[in-house]
Amino acid sequence: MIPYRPEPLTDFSVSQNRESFAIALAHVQAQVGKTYPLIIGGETVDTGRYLESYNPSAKTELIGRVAKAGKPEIEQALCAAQRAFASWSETPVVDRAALLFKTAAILRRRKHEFSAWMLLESGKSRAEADADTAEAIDFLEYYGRQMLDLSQRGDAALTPFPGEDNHMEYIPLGVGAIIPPWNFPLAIVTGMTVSAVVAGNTVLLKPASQTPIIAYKMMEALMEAGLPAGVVNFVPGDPEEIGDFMVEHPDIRFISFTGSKHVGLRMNELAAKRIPGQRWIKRFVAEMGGKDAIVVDEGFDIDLAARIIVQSAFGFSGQKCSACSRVIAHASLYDPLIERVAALTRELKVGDVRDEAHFTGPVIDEKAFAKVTSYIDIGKQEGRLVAGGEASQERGYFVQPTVFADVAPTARLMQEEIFGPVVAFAKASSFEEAIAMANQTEFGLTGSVLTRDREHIAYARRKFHVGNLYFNRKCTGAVVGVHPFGGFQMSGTDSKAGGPDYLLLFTQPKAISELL
Ligand SMILES: NC(=O)c1ccc[n+]([C@@H]2O[C@H](COP(=O)([O-])OP(=O)(O)OC[C@H]3O[C@@H](n4cnc5c(N)ncnc54)[C@H](O)[C@@H]3O)[C@@H](O)[C@H]2O)c1
Ligand SMILES: N[C@@H](CCC=O)C(=O)O
Repeated sequence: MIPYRPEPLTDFSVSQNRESFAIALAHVQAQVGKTYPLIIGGETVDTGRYLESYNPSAKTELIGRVAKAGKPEIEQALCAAQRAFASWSETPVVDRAALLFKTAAILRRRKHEFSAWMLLESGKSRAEADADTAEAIDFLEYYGRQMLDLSQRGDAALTPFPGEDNHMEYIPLGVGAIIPPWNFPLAIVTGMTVSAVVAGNTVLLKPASQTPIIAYKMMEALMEAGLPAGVVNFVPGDPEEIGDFMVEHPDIRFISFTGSKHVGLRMNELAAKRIPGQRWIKRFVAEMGGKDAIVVDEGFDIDLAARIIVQSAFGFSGQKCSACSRVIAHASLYDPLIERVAALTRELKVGDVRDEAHFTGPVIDEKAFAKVTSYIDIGKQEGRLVAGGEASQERGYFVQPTVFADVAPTARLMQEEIFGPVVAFAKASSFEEAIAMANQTEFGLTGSVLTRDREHIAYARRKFHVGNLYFNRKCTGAVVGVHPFGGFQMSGTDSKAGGPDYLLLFTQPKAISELL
């Protein structure tokens, strides 16, 4: 077994790579508009009711339709998952890990094809989609190896005791619900699904309604790699119709959720309630929103800081839980920094991501467009607009990257997750004040500190309360196995996706002792 190494990203400055991508995009473009079934117990199911998925860059272009699961299909899927659990939970760990390695090989071979689906269905640029596919491959390679390690870890940790043969095994939990967001439509869907599955669980996967086709493509890859029937049951549907039903169901043993604070908190409450017939306390794993800050210290290079901010705030139109939505800058460089960020922001080209010139694509849908533009209106009251501010949904859901200055740390723009290309600036008179302002949020996901002062680095390491703290780099782009990812406070349940403890969340340790 070769050690885990993150998948390299594609260099799109190489013309051959651009050509290969163009071929994949043409291939995918020729397949849009198809209808996809549910997959329950390895069988396809067409319910005759469909979710439609449209291209956010060109809102009338249908990417595909997926069958909608209702409560009867959720019941069927639960039965299929329970049946499959009996054998999958006892399948040797090496075989479970092999399923992940084979799936990784399939994704790697068809990398540009998966990325092209994301470009069309989620509005990711080539580079963002490529990073998403690479991360999906990383999750498969990493969790496969992590499970092999975990299967040895229990015994190795025990203290030998004379006259006894002692073991500790990490056994699976049961049937889980996997509820991912749309913004990493391949990486997060894959990571959340296979982490639970490699640990021996079986699952119901309800993909986000905005990106069900790419989730179906992942299912195809898993099936091609030999996924046994019933181990992953693909049940897209309307969250209002089946969401509570899945979460409250007494046969669900755990819920793995990634999404907004609002939905996560509600789910947490529902999951905590014991339902008649339920024989366990449900495990709830949640990765939620962020209100991530970059702190810029006195004396830091202004141009470099501005580039880091623009990349962190506007990559994928700011639709990352890790995106920078607050900048807290030292008073000594506050004005020139804003000027430089505004200038770089105005250079960004916004439009349909099929055109390589467009760094910034659309926001995901009409609801997101309405939300982001309403925050731009709020920003005009709470701060000074210095770049962007315009938006159009004539063809796709396009919002100009937008910068506000002079926003109070307690303002809505500084407190609420916008999840779009909007960044707000506040001024601090000292480094300590800047860190205090950065912590002035209910979230605690990512944060960056740009400073050359070693004492300030040490101070921020102690005081800046975020799950992912970065120095002198952007606050997005965690790499699986390198930067285990997940936040504190209202950003989730303190779990770390792509980290060495993550699989423990989907297992229960069993201690076994035999008197010799
Ligand atoms: N911390 C992280 O690692 C991380 C990663 C990606 C995204 N996010 C967060 O996700 C959010 C964006 O994603 P989103 O818009 O898809 O979030 P969302 O909360 O609207 O939806 C997330 C998932 O929950 C489902 N859902 C919604 N209501 C439900 C209900 N009542 N019952 C069951 N399921 C329900 C959705 O269909 C989707 O599958 C942002 O807040 C972002 O910060 C966090
Ligand atoms: N892991 C990603 C963010 C995932 C949430 O949207 C990053 O580090 O940028």
